[in-house]
Amino acid sequence: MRTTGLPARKAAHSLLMQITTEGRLMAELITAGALSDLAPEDRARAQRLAADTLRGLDRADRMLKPYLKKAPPPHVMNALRLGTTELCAGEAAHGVVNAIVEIVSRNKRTQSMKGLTNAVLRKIAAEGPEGWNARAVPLLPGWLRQPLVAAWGRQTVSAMEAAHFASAPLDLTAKADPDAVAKATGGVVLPNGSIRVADAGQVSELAGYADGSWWVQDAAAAMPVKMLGDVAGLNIVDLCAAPGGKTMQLAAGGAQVTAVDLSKRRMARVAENLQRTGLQAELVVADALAFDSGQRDVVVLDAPCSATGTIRRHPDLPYAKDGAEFGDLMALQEQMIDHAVGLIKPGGRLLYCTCSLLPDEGEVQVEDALARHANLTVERDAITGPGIAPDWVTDDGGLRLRPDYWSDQGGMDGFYIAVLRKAA
Ligand SMILES: C[S@@+](CC[C@H](N)C(=O)[O-])C[C@H]1O[C@@H](n2cnc3c(N)ncnc32)[C@H](O)[C@@H]1O
Repeated sequence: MRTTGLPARKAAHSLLMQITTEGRLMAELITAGALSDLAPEDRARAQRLAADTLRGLDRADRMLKPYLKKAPPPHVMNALRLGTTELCAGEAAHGVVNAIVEIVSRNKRTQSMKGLTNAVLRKIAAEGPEGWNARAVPLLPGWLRQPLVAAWGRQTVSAMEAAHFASAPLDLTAKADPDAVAKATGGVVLPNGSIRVADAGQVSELAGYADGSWWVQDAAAAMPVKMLGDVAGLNIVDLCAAPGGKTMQLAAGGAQVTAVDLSKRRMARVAENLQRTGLQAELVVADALAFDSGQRDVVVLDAPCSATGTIRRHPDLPYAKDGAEFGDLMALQEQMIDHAVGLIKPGGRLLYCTCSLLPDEGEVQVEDALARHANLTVERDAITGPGIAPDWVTDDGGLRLRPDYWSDQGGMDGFYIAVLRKAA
C-alpha cells in the first residue's frame, strides 16, 4: 500500500485530535514539541494540513454527513475531515485515501472502520473540489456564533466567517520607513502604514529580517499605538507586552518604555525582538496587577482576552475553546483596568485594547470602567488616522475593527481600541 506523506498526515491528525478533544491550542502544542520529530518540510506540511482542515471543518462535516449513518469516534471523524480537506483541494485520491485508511487502521479501537473510511473517502473524491466549492462558507461553532450574532447580526457574522475562511496574509510594521520595507519584501503599504506581503513563505528569509527593519504585526494590532499620536519623550508602561509588537512601536516612536509581562518565556521573545530591531525598553517579568513603579504619562493595556479577533490566523481557537474561561478573562480585564488607572499620572492616558470580537471584552469594559472611575473620559478625537472609516468609530468613542474590514485587501484581525484620559 502506498502511504506517501504519512508522517505529515499522522502528525496533522494528532494535532486535530488534541485540539478538538483535549482543548489544546495549536501554538501551545507546537511549542511543546508536537512536531519536533518531523523533517522540516513534513513539519510545515502537518501544520498547514491541520490549519486547512480546521478552517474548513464545518464544510468538511457537511460533505461527510450524507455518507455517515451516525457520527464515528473522534479518531475516525478527524481522519475523515483531514482526508476530505485534502481531496477537495485536488490532492490525488489514491495517496490521500491510503494514508487516511492507514491512520484509522493503526488504532486498535477503530481498525474495524477502515472499510467505511475507504468507502466514504471514495465518495468524497468523486465530489471533489467542485462539490466542496458549491458548499456554503464554513460557519463558526454555535458556542461562539450565537454571542457574535447577538452582538453584530447574522449578516456581519457571515462576513466575518468569510474572512476567517480566507485566512490571512503576512503583515509587517516598519521600524522607520514603510515604503522601503514594502520595496524590499515585495509587499504593499496599507492605508495605516502596515506592509502586507502575499505568499510570504518563511518570515526569516524575507529581506530586512536580520537587520531588524520590521517586525510581524497584523495591521489591526498596529492600530492601537497609532491612536496615541506622537509618543516621543513620553514615559509609558506596556502592561501585557509579549511578544512586544506594541512595545516596539512605542520605542520606535521615541517613548521611554517599560514592558511588563507575566510570562518569562514570552518575555524572552520581547528581548529577542528588541535585540533584532535594535530598539530599547526596560523589561519586567511580573504580574501586571502587582506591578507598581510610579505613575506614567501613558499606560498601555493590551489585556489577555478570548483572542477571537485572531481566528483568521488561529483557526484552531473555535474548536479548542468553548467559552468556559471567558468569564474569568473578563473579570481579569476589569481588575487590570482598575490597577492601570492608578498607574496613570493626572492628565495622562490609558490605551485599552483587546484582540476580541466580543463587546464584553471591549465596548462593555470601557463603559463599565467609566462608571467605576469618575476621573476617566474617552478621548474620542484620538480615534483618527488614514484608513479608518467613520463607521468604525463606536458610539462610546472607541475603535471597533473586524476581520471583514478591508476584505478586498485581505482583511484584518478583530480588535477593540479606546484611549481614556485621566482628569488632571
Ligand atoms: C494579547 S497578549 C499581548 C500582546 C502584546 N501587547 C503585543 O502587542 O505584542 C497578552 C499578554 O498578556 C500576558 N499576561 C496575561 N496575564 C498577565 C498578567 N496577570 N500580568 C501581566 N501579563 C499578563 C500574556 O503573557 C500575554 O503575553
